[in-house]
Amino acid sequence: MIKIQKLSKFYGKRQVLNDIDLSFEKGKVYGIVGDNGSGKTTLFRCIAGLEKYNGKITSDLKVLKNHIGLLLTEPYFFDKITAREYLQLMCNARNVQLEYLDTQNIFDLPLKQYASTYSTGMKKKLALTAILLQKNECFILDEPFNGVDIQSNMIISELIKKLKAADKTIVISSHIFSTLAETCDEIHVLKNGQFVRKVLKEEFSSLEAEMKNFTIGNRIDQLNIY
Ligand SMILES: Nc1ncnc2c1ncn2[C@@H]1O[C@H](COP(=O)(O)OP(=O)(O)OP(=O)(O)O)[C@@H](O)[C@H]1O
Repeated sequence: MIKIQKLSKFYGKRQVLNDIDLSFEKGKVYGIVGDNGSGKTTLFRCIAGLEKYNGKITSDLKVLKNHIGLLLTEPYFFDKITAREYLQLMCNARNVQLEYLDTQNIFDLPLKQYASTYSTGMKKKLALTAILLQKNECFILDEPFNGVDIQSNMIISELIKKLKAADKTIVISSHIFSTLAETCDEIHVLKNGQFVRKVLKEEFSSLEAEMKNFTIGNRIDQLNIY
């Protein structure tokens, strides 16, 4: 379980997260939605221990950041490191043996290629493979479905279900509602650095309809081109 209490984050004088309280339990999948710039990535970086913040993030794990697999929207890789070497490094960092990589390469990535020369989607799949092989307890996936091909999206959806069944804690952000509706137990709406709404599975379809109505309104008609 991860418990966030009164979490605030400033970049300079600008407050990005404002007094957030939220808990993530084992065996559940949480969706985080919010406009661009609402603070999703910042929240994830705070939980993963990559940012300083005010407030408390606690868990039943001894050192939380050692059990979190964070998938960033645009993973970065150093030059001249092959994908195989990267996976090895990531596993070494967690003291995990990497014995069956050739069968565990579920996205069929070219492991001899330098990771920095991978395409955007390949980079995401490599970073995801790494945090899976690390056998983390918590998975924080920032837009995992974005930029990867249809087949990989199917694999990622199934992976999330498997992680849930294995009692892991999973937090996902996405701008694609259908992917969240398929995988999440609950969705939390972040607005201007605060959680303004919690939506349970049975209410997902009404949330989508409401958001569509509210967001689209008569904007398209205002274009007045068709
Ligand atoms: N390193 C930084 N320095 C200053 N401001 C930052 C920094 N990182 C993020 N911000 C600001 O914090 C706010 C929240 O950004 P964040 O990336 O968390 O949003 P997001 O909800 O993940 O957006 P998106 O949906 O576009 O990925 C934005 O206004 C952004 O400009």
